[in-house]
Amino acid sequence: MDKWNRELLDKYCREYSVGIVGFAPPGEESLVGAQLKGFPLFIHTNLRLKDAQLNAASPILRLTRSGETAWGPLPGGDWTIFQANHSTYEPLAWAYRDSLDYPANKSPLATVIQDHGRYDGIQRVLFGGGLRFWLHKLLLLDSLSYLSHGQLSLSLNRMILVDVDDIFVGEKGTRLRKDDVMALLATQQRIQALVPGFKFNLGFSGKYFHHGTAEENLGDDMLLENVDRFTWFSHMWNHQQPHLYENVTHLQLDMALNKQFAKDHGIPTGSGYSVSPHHSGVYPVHEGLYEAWKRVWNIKVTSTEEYPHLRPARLRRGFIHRNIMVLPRQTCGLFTHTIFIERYPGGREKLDESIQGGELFQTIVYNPINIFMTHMSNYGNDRLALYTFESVIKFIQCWTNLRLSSAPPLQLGERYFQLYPEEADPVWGNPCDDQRHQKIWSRNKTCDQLPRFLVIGPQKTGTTALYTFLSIHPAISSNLPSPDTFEEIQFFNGKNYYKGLDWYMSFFPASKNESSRYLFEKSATYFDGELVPRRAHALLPRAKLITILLSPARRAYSWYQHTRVHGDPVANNYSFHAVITASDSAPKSLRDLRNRCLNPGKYAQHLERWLSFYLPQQLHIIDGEQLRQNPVETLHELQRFLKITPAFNYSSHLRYDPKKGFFCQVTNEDRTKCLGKSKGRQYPPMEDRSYKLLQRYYLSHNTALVKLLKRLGSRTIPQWLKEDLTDTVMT
Ligand SMILES: Nc1ncnc2c1ncn2[C@@H]1O[C@H](COP(=O)(O)OS(=O)(=O)O)[C@@H](OP(=O)(O)O)[C@H]1O
Repeated sequence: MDKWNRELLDKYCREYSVGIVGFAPPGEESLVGAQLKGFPLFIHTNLRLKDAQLNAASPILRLTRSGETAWGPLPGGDWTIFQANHSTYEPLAWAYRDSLDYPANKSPLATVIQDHGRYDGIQRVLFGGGLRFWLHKLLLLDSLSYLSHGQLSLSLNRMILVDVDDIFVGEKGTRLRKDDVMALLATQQRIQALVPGFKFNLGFSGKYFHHGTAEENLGDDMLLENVDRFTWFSHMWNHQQPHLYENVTHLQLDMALNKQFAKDHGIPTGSGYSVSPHHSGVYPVHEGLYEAWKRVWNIKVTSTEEYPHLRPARLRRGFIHRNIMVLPRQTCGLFTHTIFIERYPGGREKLDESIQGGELFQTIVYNPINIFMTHMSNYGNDRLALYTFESVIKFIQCWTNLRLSSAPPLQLGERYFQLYPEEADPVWGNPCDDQRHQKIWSRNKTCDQLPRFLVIGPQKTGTTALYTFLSIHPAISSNLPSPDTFEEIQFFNGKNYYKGLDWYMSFFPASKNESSRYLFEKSATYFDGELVPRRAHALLPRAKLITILLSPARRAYSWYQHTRVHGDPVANNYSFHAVITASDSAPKSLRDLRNRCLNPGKYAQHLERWLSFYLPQQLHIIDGEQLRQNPVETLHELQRFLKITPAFNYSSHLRYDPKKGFFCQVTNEDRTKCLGKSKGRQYPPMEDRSYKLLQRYYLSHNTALVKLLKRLGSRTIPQWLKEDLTDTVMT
């Protein structure tokens, strides 16, 4: 960093009490006793180190707990260590040289050092290497917390639940015997001493009860003898994946069998929690599963690894659908077939690495609420799950100050959404973008049933005319009509989104000659919907977008007239001028109307939001005046953009109707069929003062639009836009 920038940064840090976290990058050249420019601090680079320890007196330690030695070599051979010559420096972590010629009695070397700021007024924590070493990852969290004066601090509370799926399901030879169940109970008791409230959470499929060897069947019995010492949840009766049931009644019947089994065997049925085999039907959502879960089990909470995707695991999140809380579920590295340590991928060393600071350990460090998935087979044979959880919990207690506890799933769900309320709203992704999702998605559903382009509005720009004209095209189809909103589905904005993907797709039934169909959807309110671009992009990332723009002032006036005809009392009580000039102290209903009238016309602002998700090449802007005066040419341009071949010749299908004053569709009898009277309405012209006022109101937005159009490569600026801007300059 050059001197000027460096001084500016230092000044900023001193004035606002902002700390710095630094990393000494490895270099090819080895430095010995080199001074860090401008600091009484010396570094040695490219060292091999071992046996890390922490400075118990350091004020930075919060989540990290000192007192132990992390025995063994630190990963990599290019560590930097620090030697200080000033009281401002205090080591945070040490290690020893990992070299045969290095005397054993030598003092340790500082691998992480704190600068208290006594030298130049800036607090720092410097790391002698990257974050490959697990302990340094913890120290980074603590450094961030310390240097941000506690503002960037994770809570120290961690909740843990361990689900054991497939109870009763396993093949003969992989199931629990009596001694396995005794080990399960003994380990549970030991874990309870470290994690208050801990109980293994058993997910059962009753159909396979007593399907083991004679010895294993006694294991089944022993689980039931100790029914009260565990918590229980329903898996599927026959372990069938719910998305394979097209008929919800069948699904319900199978669920009811498992419930009856539970009642017959004294298994509690009120946990409100269930897990679906292979997470099928939870996400992507199979509505039948949610419905059956509610009816048979009154399920309120479930968990899955699949939302939004299995990997990366750290990005798994939760959502709420039909009042069922879906929580992220974590994998602990054990799968149904990992039952012997010799067969663990990478061997015992790999499992221990995950426990001792690796993936499993970090999962608990980073997630306040952890629901882990294991299977019955992980508790028989080598009992790898017992070893894994007891070890990781002890390791957590040894190296961290985290407070571990456990609670039933319902409580975990409530806590989760208190912590992350913003996650409650789902974001529906495209099942075909994830192979795992496709495997747990109904075979009757296909992504060909999703629209390839969207006409996004805004309202009153001619969207119905465009929709109608597109529907004449033999290769283009729109959605089925909605009973509430007619040709518009209005999915991505408003409440319909919560009805889910199955609901949306029900408007696009699969057709026989799929390949020739360009499915589209037009909902004019999408244009200015705050959440719409994000949601649309999550589901339809490759879709093309069509928008129609015309003078925002004229659009606002048309919208006002439309609202009046639809009987809006406020629009009928106030003139257009009164609406657009309503001040912020006006009654709320009037302000709301004003905003709904004016906001969609801030075109550049809304388009920028779409363009923060979609590429400019995916967006096609239609000039609303051109659509009105020359729809044939407009539609030809649109077909070129959509790359529809062969192009459909609209000239013999659209004709100007002097009576209507608009282009209309030519019927088989060579007559014209025009849009209804609500499109192309008769109303008095806008008052001049209103137009002038709106020109001024939209000036900055229209100027931004010109810039945006130029940036998008548009060679011509629409005439209405020029007029809106020119007149403003003249007045
Ligand atoms: N061919 C044709 N026929 C009828 N109307 C046409 C046509 N082309 C464009 N227009 C203009 O479309 C305006 C209605 O826009 P929308 O269909 O987008 O309105 S809505 O948002 O769906 O209510 C409508 O607005 P008003 O004139 O204010 O009624 C028309 O100006």
